[in-house]
Amino acid sequence: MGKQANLYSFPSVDTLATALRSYLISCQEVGIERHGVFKVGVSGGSLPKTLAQALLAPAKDESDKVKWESWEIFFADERAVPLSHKDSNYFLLKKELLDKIPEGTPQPTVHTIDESVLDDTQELADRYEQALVNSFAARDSVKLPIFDLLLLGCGPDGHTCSLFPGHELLRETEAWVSPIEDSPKPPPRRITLTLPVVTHSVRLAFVATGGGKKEIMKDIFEEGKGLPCALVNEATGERCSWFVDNAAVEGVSYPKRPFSL
Ligand SMILES: O=C1O[C@H](COP(=O)(O)O)[C@@H](O)[C@H](O)[C@H]1O
Repeated sequence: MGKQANLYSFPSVDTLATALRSYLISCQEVGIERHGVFKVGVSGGSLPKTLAQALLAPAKDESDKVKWESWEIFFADERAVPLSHKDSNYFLLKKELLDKIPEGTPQPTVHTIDESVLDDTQELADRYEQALVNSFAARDSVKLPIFDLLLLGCGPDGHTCSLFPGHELLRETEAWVSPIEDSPKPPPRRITLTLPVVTHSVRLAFVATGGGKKEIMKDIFEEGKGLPCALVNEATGERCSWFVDNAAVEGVSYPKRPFSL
């Protein structure tokens, strides 16, 4: 039980966002304490909107402040499209969150893909991996980059990042970042953090909301079925926390915990 992923369920997205804010601030402080920065990997999809709701809310007090200047943001996955394209995860995060950080506030560092190599997804992945090497390995000499936090989404098929059910990429053990040319969800050409990188993160938070997720949540939490989200749960246990609304876990028989830090 103690080793299992934490499932936190909230009556509304508003209450979820408030709890997520506390969790993020706690992860931020641990990261800054550990190495002076907060290294976080962010997903696209429905996540950036809820993330923005959590982070753009006014701080309750000094201890609740988002220290944007210490945030180093990477993408858990990205689509091989220009950064100004509506399908770009960067574009989405910028629109929902980054553009709304109040003027005059120190800005986070954001690591985007290299748009000059969009035609070659292997090169795109290699260059993003190099950005990770520059940021993590040069400092820590680590075999894998260890994020302070990964913020993940859960697709209705159980995918996370661009790691899809049954895809050969789930068996990747060497690369930190891999290309994918046949994503079942459009657009097909993408790059993604690999499973070993995902599961080595200090902490991981999934955000899943809405009744459209309840069937896949049952599969993930009751049966696993080798789904990418379930593989992450199994590999990370209590380092992994799910922030969901009640609609997303209606009928899911898995112990929900009261949220606490
Ligand atoms: O394609 C993607 O989908 C997943 C899940 O998206 P959601 O809209 O169901 O939350 C997302 O986490 C990933 O970053 C994105 O590229």
